[in-house]
Amino acid sequence: MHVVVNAAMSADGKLSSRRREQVRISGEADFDRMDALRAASDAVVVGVGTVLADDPHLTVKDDERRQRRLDAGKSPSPARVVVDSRGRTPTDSAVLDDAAETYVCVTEDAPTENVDALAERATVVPAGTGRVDLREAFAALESAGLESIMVEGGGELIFSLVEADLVDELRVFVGPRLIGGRDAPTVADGEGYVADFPELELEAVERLDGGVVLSWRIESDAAV
Ligand SMILES: NC(=O)C1=CN([C@@H]2O[C@H](COP(=O)(O)OP(=O)(O)OC[C@H]3O[C@@H](n4cnc5c(N)ncnc54)[C@H](OP(=O)(O)O)[C@@H]3O)[C@@H](O)[C@H]2O)C=CC1
Ligand SMILES: Nc1nc(O)c(N)c(N[C@@H]2O[C@H](COP(=O)(O)O)[C@@H](O)[C@H]2O)n1
Repeated sequence: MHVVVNAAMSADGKLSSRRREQVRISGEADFDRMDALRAASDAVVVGVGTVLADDPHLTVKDDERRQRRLDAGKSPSPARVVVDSRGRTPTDSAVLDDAAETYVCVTEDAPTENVDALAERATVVPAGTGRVDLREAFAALESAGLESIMVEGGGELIFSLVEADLVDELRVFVGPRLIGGRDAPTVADGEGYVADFPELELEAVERLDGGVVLSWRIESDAAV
């Protein structure tokens, strides 16, 4: 399995404002780069915080890319995955429509009524208790044939994935605006580190949309 995190942040490192509503940070070219990465992936992953805040669709937007996937015997868009301990994903969410296959990773103690409602529209993957056990969930996704994984956010999920040693690459578009706010989400939220900070190796720098795309490799100790 290969896991790439792709996100867009302001020049001061925020994914969104303190209201946690979707903020357009990328320009046309960066959204197109993101679409190409989606098209090259087997699955696109988000946390339930992002579903509740943004109601994303997570599909490939470009017709030619969708056609190329079809020509290769794939679905037009990759699978969508929501990490959602208690099954809070609303049943009318865009990720649960029939435009692509969807997996919802929940915990074994998620409320039955939520799990049953989700199971009508998605494949439910139970993993762990309390909070989704990401290593167990990603191993289940790999067993389902999902090898090439793109993670779009948000900051809580990204931090946990790095902490679980599941991330191979981090690609961040740094856009030309400031958002500010001590409570605004960043690329890596969660508890944060106080020591043994994960080391990143800079692989590429590209100017785009008045900002820059930074591509980092993360040293990973464990394989799924
Ligand atoms: N600019 C960009 O590129 C992007 C920006 N965003 C922005 O990010 C914000 C949302 O991010 P955020 O609030 O951090 O939410 P996330 O999307 O990261 O979802 C976090 C939630 O996932 C659930 N979860 C389940 N298991 C785990 C686990 N093991 N580790 C971490 N989370 C787990 C938790 O909820 P529970 O316990 O209930 O399961 C948690 O609160 C929005 O403002 C959105 O607009 C999002 C994506 C891209
Ligand atoms: N890469 C990127 N740049 C931004 O400026 C953004 N606001 C986001 N947000 C994420 O984009 C996804 C939207 O998906 P759909 O267009 O609905 O398919 C979703 O993951 C947002 O959180 N990303």
